[in-house]
Amino acid sequence: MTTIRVETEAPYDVHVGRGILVERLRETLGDAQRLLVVHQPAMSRIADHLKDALDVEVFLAEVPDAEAAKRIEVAQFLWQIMGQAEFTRTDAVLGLGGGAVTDLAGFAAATWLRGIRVLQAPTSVLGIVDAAVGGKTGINTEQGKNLVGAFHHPATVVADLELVDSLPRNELLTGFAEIVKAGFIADARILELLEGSLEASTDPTTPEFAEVISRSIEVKARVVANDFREAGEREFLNYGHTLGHAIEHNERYRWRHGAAVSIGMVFAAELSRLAGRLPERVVDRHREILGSLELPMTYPVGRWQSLLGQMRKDKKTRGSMLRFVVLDDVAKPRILEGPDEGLLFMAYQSLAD
Ligand SMILES: NC(=O)c1ccc[n+]([C@@H]2O[C@H](COP(=O)([O-])OP(=O)(O)OC[C@H]3O[C@@H](n4cnc5c(N)ncnc54)[C@H](O)[C@@H]3O)[C@@H](O)[C@H]2O)c1
Ligand SMILES: O=C(O)C(=O)C[C@@H](O)[C@H](O)[C@H](O)COP(=O)(O)O
Ligand SMILES: [Zn+2]
Repeated sequence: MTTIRVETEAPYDVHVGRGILVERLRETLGDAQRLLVVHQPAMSRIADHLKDALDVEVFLAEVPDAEAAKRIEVAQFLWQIMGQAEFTRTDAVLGLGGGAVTDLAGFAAATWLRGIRVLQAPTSVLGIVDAAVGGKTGINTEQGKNLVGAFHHPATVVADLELVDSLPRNELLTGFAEIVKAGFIADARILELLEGSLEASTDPTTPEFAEVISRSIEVKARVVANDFREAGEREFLNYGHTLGHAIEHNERYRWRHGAAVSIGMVFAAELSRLAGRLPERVVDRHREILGSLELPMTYPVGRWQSLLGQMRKDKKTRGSMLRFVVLDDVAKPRILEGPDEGLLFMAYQSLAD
């Protein structure tokens, strides 16, 4: 088992290993009497097992799959269960599933009684390396992605790789978009591993996979420890997300987050190049790595105006000034403020298929 400590004002551990779920949850639950297990349909067998395996009263909440879970109606369903079961401030919530569930469970915990503990058990690659770590929780609204939420530290993160065995290959690969992001913004070794041994790096049984996972968690842990509430460097974790979130909204949340972020990173890299910051070879490197992971990198030109409108709702926007995470080089992220609309459109045109 590997353990990575997240040194925030309320420090916690991220455990990654096989067969570790029950023991690690027990360790963290302490004096909790009740636990709400929020899970995706794919995790119903494991959720059932937790009912017998844990020494607390377990309430199960199966929620709709993927982004359909990140809605106010589903949060309300969770509040209702906690209200009926009289959850107190010593009780806890567990997010068991991909990033959509860890975001929702975290949000329910952050808002119930103004904040009870959340334990996160991510079961997708994306959830393990990114969503379950760092305490950003939230849901979507009609107007956009993650527009409502709270910062709320998890009490622990337990990534049991036995649960990841059932993750379909295409879901595993979309999770790699956030690993590539961690590589480009902070850790060139991740990119080298993907370039040098893609097959091994994406095979959950290998040391290469273990290394890209733990390096990505370490990037996230370092950044959120320095800037939990996103007053500065945490914005760099949003590389590729300004356009990515707009695409997710445009696709009515039927796309996977990682797929949209992949296109968003190519856009951000092209914007960095056009702004005179990033050498062309680093932009090419984006396309080579994301292409090798079978991630999308193109989008229809005709959608520009609606995407631009959507990007204005991004949380990095200040007043009417759009702000983008760009790169000066690998591991040298910067914020580009208020770029000219012509420049943005040129970057977008390079995504045409
Ligand atoms: N809070 C954060 O910091 C943060 C960071 C990155 C992403 N996110 C959010 O995370 C979400 C994306 O996460 P995701 O890609 O995990 O999507 P997801 O939660 O929708 O999971 C993707 C699919 O994989 C299935 N799945 C998950 N684990 C499985 C398993 N072990 N076996 C079989 N099927 C399994 C799910 O049921 C779903 O169908 C987005 O909503 C995104 O906004 C949040
Ligand atoms: O943890 C962060 O900070 C991130 O930006 C990580 C992103 O990968 C993640 O998708 C996050 O949910 C985006 O947050 P948002 O603030 O842009 O909604
Ligand atoms: Zn993301």
